[in-house]
Amino acid sequence: MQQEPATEGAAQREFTDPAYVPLCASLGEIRSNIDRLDREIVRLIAERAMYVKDAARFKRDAFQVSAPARQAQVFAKAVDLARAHNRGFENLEQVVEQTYRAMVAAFIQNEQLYFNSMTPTGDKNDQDRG
Ligand SMILES: C=C(O[C@@H]1C=C(C(=O)O)C=C[C@H]1O)C(=O)O
Repeated sequence: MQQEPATEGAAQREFTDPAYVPLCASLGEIRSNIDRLDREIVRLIAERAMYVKDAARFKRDAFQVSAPARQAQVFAKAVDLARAHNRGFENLEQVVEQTYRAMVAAFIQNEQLYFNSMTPTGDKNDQDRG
């Protein structure tokens, strides 16, 4: 029968790299740290969400909601930051890029829903802008 890993008790495997320094004494301690970080991450995502919502006010159509050039900038910046912050996780840049692509796609879907529900301001300079 398949069983979830025990949260207390000794390690079952070890890294072959002799320089590897374990962070925690148990899986329970690891999960407490992950839970602590998730509370921060989700708080920040919630804060980010309100700026995405506000961005809808400045868009004219679905292409502008999607803003592919800005998306590319956001993904490149996230990968650069992952590289700068990496403390020794082999594929961190890929994990961060995939995470950002999924998160931004979900944000755009919802920005589009807000956009659809909004009324134009009637800005007279609207036609002049690129
Ligand atoms: C928030 C914006 O709208 C969208 C959402 C983005 C994001 O979540 O970072 C980036 C570009 C757009 O796809 C924006 O245009 O800046």
